[in-house]
Amino acid sequence: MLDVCVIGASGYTGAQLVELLLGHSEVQLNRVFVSAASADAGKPIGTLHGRLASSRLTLEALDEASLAMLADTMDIIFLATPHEASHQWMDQLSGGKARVLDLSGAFRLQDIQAFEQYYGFAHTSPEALSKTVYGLAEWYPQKISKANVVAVPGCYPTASLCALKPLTAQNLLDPAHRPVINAVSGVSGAGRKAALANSFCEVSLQSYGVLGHRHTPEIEAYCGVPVIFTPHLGNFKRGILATITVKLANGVGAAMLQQAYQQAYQDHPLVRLRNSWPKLDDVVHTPFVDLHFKADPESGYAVISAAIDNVMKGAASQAIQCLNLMIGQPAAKGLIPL
Ligand SMILES: NC(=O)C1=CN([C@@H]2O[C@H](COP(=O)(O)OP(=O)(O)OC[C@H]3O[C@@H](n4cnc5c(N)ncnc54)[C@H](OP(=O)(O)O)[C@@H]3O)[C@@H](O)[C@H]2O)C=CC1
Ligand SMILES: CC(=O)N[C@@H](CCC(=O)OP(=O)(O)O)C(=O)O
Repeated sequence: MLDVCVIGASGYTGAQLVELLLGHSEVQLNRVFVSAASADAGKPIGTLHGRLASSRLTLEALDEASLAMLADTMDIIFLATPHEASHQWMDQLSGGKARVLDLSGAFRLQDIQAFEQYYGFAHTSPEALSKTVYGLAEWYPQKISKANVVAVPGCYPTASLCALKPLTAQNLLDPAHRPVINAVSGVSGAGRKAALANSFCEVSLQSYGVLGHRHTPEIEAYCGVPVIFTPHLGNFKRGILATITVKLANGVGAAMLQQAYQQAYQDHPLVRLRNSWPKLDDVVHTPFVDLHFKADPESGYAVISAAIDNVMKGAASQAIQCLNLMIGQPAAKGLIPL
């Protein structure tokens, strides 16, 4: 059994990770952390997240002095913390025997200038960054299996990349036209802390981050083409629906699309090629990506739709896929019956 811990366990993605790890046969989870100043330190995790009410885990305050101890004693450390905290702690956490999976955006962009532009602070951990692997589980399994540090992708990039990569990997898109991604996310994507803009009476379907969201460079970096990405906040708790319009390269039609998606995902049970347009109810609280697409022979455009649960495939269940790859288990272990 591997010793694992979760830092940031009181948040939405952290608590989801705890739930998945408690049901995973290859690991033991005995320690869960919040920040040193947290008002939740000392509380049983089940008092914050009722679904974990039968767990005996208590949230511990993590002081900086304990980082090196965790790095030396744990096999795997999960960071479900704000970008700034992950950035600040990665050097120490990745300096011992532990392998680290970070759910934040702190180590996803290798371009540190783009990082500073989109995240608003300078990246000062080039060494940890250089050994980080991007954890898009279906696309980089070999690299993930050997990684000491994994940057688990963001929620919108997961939906967008799973939809786009079968096409960009085979050069099926017209390079003169950027893919246009419109995506709607539930409010849990903004995290658990209270904020006026995310409160019940304030949320009304609306775009945000237009032409400047930090997930734009992340999507571009890992599909290799520039995109137009527009996120929207919807008045529901969980899930992302991304609708993507692309211009196909000359001569590419429905049959080639079908072949590209089948080839990409035939050995990946968590990506489901659906016969109808995906809907959130089918994926919420699951580790699946549902995809559907249609090509228009007249215009040469195609529309692809992807649905995921932002807290699961967009964060925690994708982190479990990466864990499985790192420990030589099937990627879907602990997520679906195998
Ligand atoms: N929600 C989502 O759908 C997704 C989120 N992510 C990313 O995952 C990470 C976690 O997100 P999410 O679970 O939504 O966030 P939450 O706000 O729900 O939880 C954040 C957690 O981190 C702890 N924390 C906050 N500040 C610090 C700090 N300075 N040091 C240590 N711990 C701290 C919080 O507890 P406390 O403040 O009490 O210490 C809490 O446990 C973020 O980087 C987010 O961007 C990625 C993909 C999807
Ligand atoms: C609805 C909402 O606010 N969503 C978040 C994205 C959450 C996520 O996956 O992204 P990171 O891990 O990159 O933070 C946002 O747009 O900032």
